Amino acid sequence: MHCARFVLALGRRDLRRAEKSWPSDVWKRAVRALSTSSATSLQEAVRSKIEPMRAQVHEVRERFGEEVLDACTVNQAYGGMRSLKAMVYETSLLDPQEGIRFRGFSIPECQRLLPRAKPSGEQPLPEGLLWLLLTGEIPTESQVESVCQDLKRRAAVPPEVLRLLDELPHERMHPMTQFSVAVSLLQHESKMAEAYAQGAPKSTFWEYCLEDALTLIARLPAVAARIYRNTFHGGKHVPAEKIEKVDDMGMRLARSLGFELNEFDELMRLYLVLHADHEGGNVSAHAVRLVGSALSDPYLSFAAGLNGLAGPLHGLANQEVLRWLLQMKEKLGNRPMTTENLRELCWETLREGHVIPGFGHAVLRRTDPRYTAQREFALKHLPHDEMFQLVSKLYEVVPRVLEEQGKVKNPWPNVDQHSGILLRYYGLVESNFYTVLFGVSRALGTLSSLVWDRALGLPIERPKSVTTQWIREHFEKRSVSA
Ligand SMILES: CC(=O)SCCNC(=O)CCNC(=O)[C@H](O)C(C)(C)COP(=O)(O)OP(=O)(O)OC[C@H]1O[C@@H](n2cnc3c(N)ncnc32)[C@H](O)[C@@H]1OP(=O)(O)O
Ligand SMILES: O=C([O-])CC(=O)C(=O)O
Repeated sequence: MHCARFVLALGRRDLRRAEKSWPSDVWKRAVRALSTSSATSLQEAVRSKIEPMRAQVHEVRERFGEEVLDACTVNQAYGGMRSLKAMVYETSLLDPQEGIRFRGFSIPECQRLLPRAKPSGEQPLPEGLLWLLLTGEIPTESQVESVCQDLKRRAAVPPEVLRLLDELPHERMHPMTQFSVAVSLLQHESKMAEAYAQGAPKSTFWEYCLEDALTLIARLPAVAARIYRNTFHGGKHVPAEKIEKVDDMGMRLARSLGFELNEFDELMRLYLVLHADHEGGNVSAHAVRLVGSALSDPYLSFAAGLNGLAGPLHGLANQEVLRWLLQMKEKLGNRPMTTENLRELCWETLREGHVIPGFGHAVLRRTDPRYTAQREFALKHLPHDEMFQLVSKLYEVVPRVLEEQGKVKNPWPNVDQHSGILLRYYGLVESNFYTVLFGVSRALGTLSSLVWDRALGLPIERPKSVTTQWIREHFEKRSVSA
């Protein structure tokens, strides 16, 4: 049964190739996660998972509810709660050495296992990742097709929202601000807000949350494209007829932005998959969870996540990276891209008191596998691009500089170091826009997780805070009584 579904999901040729080359643990995990439900829609598949998952959580809480998961030191309380295990988030898990796993699958595994665009796509379809994130199962091709059709059906943005977006002061307003406004403008259609107002029982909130999540995800490519074309192309939009027939989200995003190359469609699919989720503690995911815990609907919650993503230490770093790389090229002038010259310019950034964007991470302690996946794309499609060569050379230089500086816990590059030069190569040169693309992708993970927050009935978040005086008195009292 499982194997038959696997054949369906991968195609016979891929299966044969996979059997020969895959480590057996990957093979076993893949077979275990194959879609076993005969669900023909994502909604049906999620529904079938809810009761078993509620039972699992109940059992875990019964058995281990009073165990200590972690202890919080004073330094952690002051230090952004770094590495404190204090939340549960099901859709992905980050290992400091290995990087992200989406429902247990690493990025290369997702690239192998998730269905691709027909006839010759090489990157996984984001709709397949959405199925995986929401259900924990590797979907079949026909299940992914059902998500593609569902999102396509929901993709049109209400004209009154488009009109309001057209009125924003595009030259002065950052695209991320426009994006956050756009998501808030879409909120008036929230099914979850409506159901709550009509007194729907708590046990059903997840259904409305899923409904909102799918509609919002479906509309984000058109919203992003509206912002892009308004801000950088004088409000000249791609005609709707050109988009209507497009079947998948990655290609719809590419085409709505105004890009026609198949390779760029593939880049968008990869981009949407890579940036989707990074466990629960990062600023955008945590903001979505926190705001959602007040039963704010998915639109309000996701707008909060976007506002966090727009910070330069988080998603905005991709914009900062491209600017920094271009500045570096300008400063180099006619000098060659040698280790010594690049080293000097990196130190200049540090001496000015700035961070080197695209390097370091709060959790990762090795090169981000999302960086590696983008590097592989670049090696295949743009190996001679000058900016790619600069990024490659910096891989040899920056970690050493950061190690010499002696402050950072992780000197290696993160996802944001690589994305800008790929976009720029294909003509998407407006770096102010890059974080909007990140946000379109981040909806897949954070909204999937939000659906599960409601399905599991998680309560309002409300950790206890204390003051510096409280800490002093608490520990002084303790040492006197000891
Ligand atoms: C999608 C993403 O969000 S990925 C991250 C994107 N952000 C960036 O690329 C910005 C550059 N990087 C950074 O600022 C940081 O590495 C972060 C924000 C990602 C992680 O921050 P932290 O967990 O606090 O990092 P860490 O514990 O290593 O920081 C220790 C010190 O090193 C500094 N540091 C960390 N990374 C860098 C860097 N790339 N360049 C220079 N200094 C750095 C920190 O600012 C801190 O200095 P301080 O003690 O004077 O305040
Ligand atoms: O995990 C983090 O803190 C930041 C990050 O890389 C992401 O959210 O993608």
